[in-house]
Order: sequence, then C-alpha cells, then structure tokens
Amino acid sequence: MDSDSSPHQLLYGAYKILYQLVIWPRFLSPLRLLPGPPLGSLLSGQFPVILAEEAGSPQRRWLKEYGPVVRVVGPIGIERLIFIKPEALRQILITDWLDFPRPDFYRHVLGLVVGYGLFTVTGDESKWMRKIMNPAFSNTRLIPHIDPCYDIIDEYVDTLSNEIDEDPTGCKTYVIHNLMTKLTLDILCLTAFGYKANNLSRFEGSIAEAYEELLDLQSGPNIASFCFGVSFPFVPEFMTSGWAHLFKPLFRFNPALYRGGITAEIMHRIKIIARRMLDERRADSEAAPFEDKKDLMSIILQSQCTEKAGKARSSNADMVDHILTFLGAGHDTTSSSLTWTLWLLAKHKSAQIKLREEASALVSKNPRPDHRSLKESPFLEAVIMESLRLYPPLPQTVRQAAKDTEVDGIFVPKGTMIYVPIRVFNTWEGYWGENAEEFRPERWQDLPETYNSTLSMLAFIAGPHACIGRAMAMMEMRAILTILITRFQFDLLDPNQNAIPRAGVSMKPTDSLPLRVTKIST
Ligand code: HEM
Repeated sequence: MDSDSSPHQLLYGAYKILYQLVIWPRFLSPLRLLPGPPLGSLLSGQFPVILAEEAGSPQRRWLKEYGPVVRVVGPIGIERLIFIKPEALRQILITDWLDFPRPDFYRHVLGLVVGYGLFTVTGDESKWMRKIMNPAFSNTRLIPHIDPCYDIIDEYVDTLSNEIDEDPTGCKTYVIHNLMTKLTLDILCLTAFGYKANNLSRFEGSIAEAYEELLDLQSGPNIASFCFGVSFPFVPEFMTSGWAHLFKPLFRFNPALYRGGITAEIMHRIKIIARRMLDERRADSEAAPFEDKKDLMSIILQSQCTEKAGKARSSNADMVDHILTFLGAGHDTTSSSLTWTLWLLAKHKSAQIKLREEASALVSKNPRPDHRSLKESPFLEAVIMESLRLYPPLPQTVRQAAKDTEVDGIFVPKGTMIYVPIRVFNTWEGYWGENAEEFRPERWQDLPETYNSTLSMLAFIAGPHACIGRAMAMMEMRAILTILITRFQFDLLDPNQNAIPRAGVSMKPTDSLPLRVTKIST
C-alpha cells in the first residue's frame, strides 16, 4: 500500500462524514428550505424524539405545525419527507409506485424476520410473486378455511373456560397479546400450511414461543441498531445465513451485535419449524398431489416448478422464505389488531355490550356463523375497522425515491426517504373530523364526506403493495371476536389501566395487555 494513502484516506473519510452529517443537510440539500422540526442531534437527527413517543405522535404534531409537507432529518443526516395530502400519497403508493420502492434498509431489517419474500421484493419481482400467490387469498379459497378456524377457536374457548372454572375468584387474568399470538399462529399454521402447531397445549419449543422471544427484541433502539447494522456490506446475507446463530456467544462484548445474534438464533428455530412444515406437506403430497390445489402451501410448493423470467426456480431456501413471510406478516399484525380491539372493548363497556348483543343473536342461529353473515354484521365490522383505524398494527411504512421526481409540487431528489404515516392518516382531523382520535365505531355507519375509501384508512395500505392477506385477516378477526365476545367478558384490571403503544415495526401494548376475563353465563 502507498505510504501516503492512509492519511489521505483518513482525510477523505472525515470529509465524507462531515459532508453527510453537516454540509449536505444544512447547506446543500434542495430540501433544506422546506418546513420541519429542527435538525436535531448531529448523529441521530430527530430519531430520539420519534423513538421516545407513541407511534405517529411526533409526525402528527409536525404535520399540524409545519404541514402539508414536512422535512425531518433522521440518523446520519438522512432526510425524509412526510406528505399528508391524499394526492401525494396516491402518487407514491399507487400511480408512481415503481418510482417509490421499499428502501434497502427496510427490506433487510424485515428480511431478517419475515424472510426475503413478497414483503421485501419490489417492482417486477413483486408483480410476478403476487400473481402466483393471489389465488391462495381469493374468497373461493378462504371461505372453506372458516371451519378449521372455528375448530381452533373452540379449543381455546374450552381451555379458557376450564381454567376460569378452576379459579376460585371466578375470573382469570390473561396477557391478551400472548394469547392472541398463540391463537392466530395456530389458525394460520393450520389453514395456510396444513400444520397443527398446538401452541396452547405445547408452548415450550413452539413457534409461538419463538415469536414471543422475537417480540421482546422489537424495541425502538434495537430496531435502530438493526437498521444501522444491515447497512454494512454482507451483513444482511450473513445474518440470514445458517451461520449467524452459531456466532452468538462471540458477540457478547457488543450488546447490539449480541441482540443480532439472538435474533438469528430465534430465526434459526423458526426456520427449522418452517422446513418441517414443508417436509410434512411434501410427504403428504405423495398421497394427495399439490399441483391442482390452491392453498398457500401448495402454491409455495408449485413455485418450485415455475420458471421465473430469467431466474432459477424457487429453491428450498426460497420456499422457507415464503413461509416465513406469511407466518410473520400474517400472525403478528392480526394478533396485534385483536389485542387492540379487546383493549378498546374493555375500555368502552357499552361497545362491548352492543357487540355481544349482535354476536349472540348471530350465534343463536348458527354457533359457527358463515363468512357472509359475519361480514354483514354491521357493528362487528365497525368495531374492527375503528380499531384498525386508531391502532393500525403497522403504524407507518417507508418508501424511497428511485429517481429525481416531483410530489405535490416539491422537487424530490433521488434517494430521499418518504415516511408514510399510516396512523396519522387514519386519525387526521381533516378526513375524520374533530373527534378523529376517539373510539366511535358508529362513525363507520355514517362516514364523513371527506372520507376517501382508498386513502383515509391506510391500515392495509393502498396500491400494488397493499396487504395481500386483508380478506384472510378480516375473516379470522370477525370469527374470533364473535365467539370470544359471546363467551367471555373482558375487563380492565383497574379503571386507570393504560395501554401504551410500543415503538417498533409493528405496534403492540408495552405490557402485552393483561385483562381480566370472566365467563358469560349462557
Ligand atoms: C390485521 C391484519 C393485517 C394488517 C393490518 C396488515 C397490514 C399490512 C400493510 C400495512 C402492508 C404494507 C406494508 C408496506 O408496504 O410496507 C401489508 C403487506 C403485506 N401483508 Fe399484511 N396485514 C395484515 C394481515 C396479513 C395477513 C393475514 C397476511 C398473510 C397471511 C399478510 C401478508 C402480507 C404480505 C405478504 C404483504 C406484502 C404485500 C406486497 O408487498 O405485495 N398480512 N400488510
């Protein structure tokens, strides 16, 4: 190596850091004159404020103060824009979606836990993958799933009833998020993958246990260090390889790396279960071939036989990634949404009573209401939509400009991050009126004139990346709530109990929400 090169390289490195942290955001960026909060700290910008508050709160405050376009500087001088006008969101998410892909850091952080599948791909690959996966989510495929779904709900109802009967107080405290994680995973594993997970009866070593451990790692600072970690070359590949978990003991000296090692170790356990699902189904398919079936697992297995334009067929690792995608994206969101709904019902007793009346009338005609009668239960639908509006399981997402472009009359340079404020949109007074932040299920029966069916409620987002599992999640939530609310009463532990949303990729209560559960006498 040239003896002069080291000082030069050092100087160049120092200049690059100075440029990124100071020169670009403060003096050169074309976005620097846009309104927004102060730049914040040199290294982390406004990130500490975002992490310290409830999901969406600082963004709502900034949009109110500086909107409708706000510029915020995040970690290492990276700028992001927040738009609140529907036309801007329509352009970013729908009309010009190919110009606003998911950024690499987001794909890699999610890739660690949901694999590299539909949730992380973008552009043509996303179109191709959706086309293959779509049939598994059509109504024709989903409606028959309702019976196995009820089988599992009944198992939970029986277990809870027996446990409550054994308790001398006549009621029992359940940590609702843990319970909903087990229930939604049991349903998803059975209906999508034909796998009996038994999370309730055999929790130790179960998939639910692994996902619960993963949840404990989902704090704001951890997410921040994962985002930083995956920005280094080869780190994402290493973390998702079969090797990373073996290195965990070596990472003890550094808490951030060590947490990365724990994540890799938990994911290794989940992958073993995903492979077992794949193997069991392959063995089954010798008796009943999967080629003419359209459930999710069959479609994943068929992808092994489908040529991708210019690429190889799905390998075993690809198929495990697909399973991880649907397991992760499917249960985590649905269990969070059910948890928040039960929280709202425990807090708003009149709504709980009204829902029970509607659900009991339905169940008295048919103990296992069919897909259509669930869908046509107006108050049930209103409660679920209102809960998703106030507590969207994914409170935000992010996109990145792939080229220099213009949004809402603002020049957006290539590489600019766009923060999509799902929770802020869902509770924006301009669309929902003055009581936008209150729980009022009745509003769904009398929607405001400003309501826009595509963009006012973004819990499932909009456009070509909109949630593929929406119908599946809605069907499952309707069935679970109908049965649970007719069989049990849900109460706060004390009148001052609060459920604080934890900052992270998905939004859950910090204490996982303990509630008192009592049986309804029939
Ligand atoms: C209440 C339940 C659910 C909510 C609120 C929800 C929400 C969302 C949101 C907001 C996105 C877009 C994320 C982004 O673009 O950054 C998304 C995408 C996705 N969701 Fe869901 N989801 C739910 C349930 C499900 C279920 C049950 C499944 C499957 C079993 C699922 C699978 C997916 C997949 C694969 C994507 C990526 C779609 C694409 O990019 O083409 N979700 N979901």
